[in-house]
Amino acid sequence: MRDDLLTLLTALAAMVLGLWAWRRWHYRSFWLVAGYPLMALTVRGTWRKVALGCGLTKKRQRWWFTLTPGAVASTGLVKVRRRFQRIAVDTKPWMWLPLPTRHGWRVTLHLLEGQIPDDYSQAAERLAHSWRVHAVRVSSPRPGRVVLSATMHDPLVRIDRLPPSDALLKVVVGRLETGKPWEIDFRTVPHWLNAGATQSGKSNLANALIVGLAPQPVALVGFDLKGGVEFTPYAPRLSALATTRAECAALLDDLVALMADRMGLCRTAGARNIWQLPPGVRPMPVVVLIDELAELYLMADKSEKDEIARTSTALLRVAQLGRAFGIYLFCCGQRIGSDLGPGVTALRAQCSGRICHRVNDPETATMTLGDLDPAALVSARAIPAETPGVAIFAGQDGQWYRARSFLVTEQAAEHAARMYSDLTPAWADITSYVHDTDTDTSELDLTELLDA
Ligand SMILES: Nc1ncnc2c1ncn2[C@@H]1O[C@H](COP(=O)(O)OP(=O)(O)OP(=O)(O)O)[C@@H](O)[C@H]1O
Repeated sequence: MRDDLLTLLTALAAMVLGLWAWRRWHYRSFWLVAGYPLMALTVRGTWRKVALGCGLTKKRQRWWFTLTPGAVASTGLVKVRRRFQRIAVDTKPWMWLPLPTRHGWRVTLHLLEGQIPDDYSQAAERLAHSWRVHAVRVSSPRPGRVVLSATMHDPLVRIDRLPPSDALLKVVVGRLETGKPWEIDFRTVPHWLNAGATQSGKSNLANALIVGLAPQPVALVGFDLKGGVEFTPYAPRLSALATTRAECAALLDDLVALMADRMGLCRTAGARNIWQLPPGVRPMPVVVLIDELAELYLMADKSEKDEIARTSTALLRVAQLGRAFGIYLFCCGQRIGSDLGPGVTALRAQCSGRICHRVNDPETATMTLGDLDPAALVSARAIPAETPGVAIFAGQDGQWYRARSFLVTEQAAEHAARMYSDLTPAWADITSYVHDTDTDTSELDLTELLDA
């Protein structure tokens, strides 16, 4: 008898150890074979209770039949007096079978009458706690349906690298929590705001962009309002670098003139943007990286007012018109609040790409993520300091995602800048049309080029 018990205990211990080792060494197969079926049963089995607890049920009149009148029936406490009678019962939304995903599961629900997806977004945290999962995200692929996507653990604690993108002006900078690549594609979303507290991972993201764009036929321009400490090491791959406000103002004037020149070029060729020009004529795209955006707007005394107004207007013009003429902005800053003036608010409206790292104040999160789902703001404020590089990212599709950039050290970015320094176009060459300024000259050059 004792031997049997010992054998049973040993077998149990070996099984637990085996399961632990399986989970530890090959989590994906463990999840699909053992974890997911158990989880699917639990989710289906507990849905009525969970929906009731999270306020997602509706009272509906139903005919109710029971053999034991007086017994407690239905989900609520409904006393049935007769065997067959009409009573109000709590109805749960119809749930399909949960399907496994890379980091958890997802399930489609049919909304009950009067419900909207926002009701589920507001209950997302309660749902996550009820099912003991890391997070539940809500999306609505079509009217009347919501999809709950649950992640068992934070998938961004450790992320694997992905191959770089081959497409022009597109850089894979990290991974989304769905496991998909986090892409910054300037041709789809031309201007970006990248906000975050100190040590949240903003510069790391800028490094990732430098490494991704360095091998591409693109001119890179740096505005480093930290006195040049961030971007000077990347100077070999930068066509121009401004480190003071005065230099920034001059460089912005150049960019506005360049834009006007490209406008003339497109007008002459009957094109709406530089991408409609033939490849031989098309000017090189320019990506402008700005570090510490707030410094451009901070006023120590009234004497700076005019300079700030000039800089702010020029930057806004670049943001408004740059897209068609191949000039793209990537603005980083710790604070992008409305207290910096109306220039920042107007610039923000032009930047449809938003990235919000960990922030200290709710206003920066609100300013950066704007009118996105309130859950995005909650998520941005919940980013822990132990995971630098994690950010809330809003792209072209209007959806928001949690994402984490790949770690790209300053050394890696410096190395890329040196390695591809021969691809750096001289600023004088890029702006050569500007300095000729004569429209006739541009027309002449264009006709010659088109003929060629
Ligand atoms: N994606 C990431 N994965 C791992 N570590 C990261 C990641 N991003 C940043 N870090 C680390 O976090 C630290 C801070 O990063 P970073 O310098 O990019 O922050 P920052 O927001 O630019 O800070 P500051 O405003 O002070 O310059 C660095 O030591 C960096 O190595």
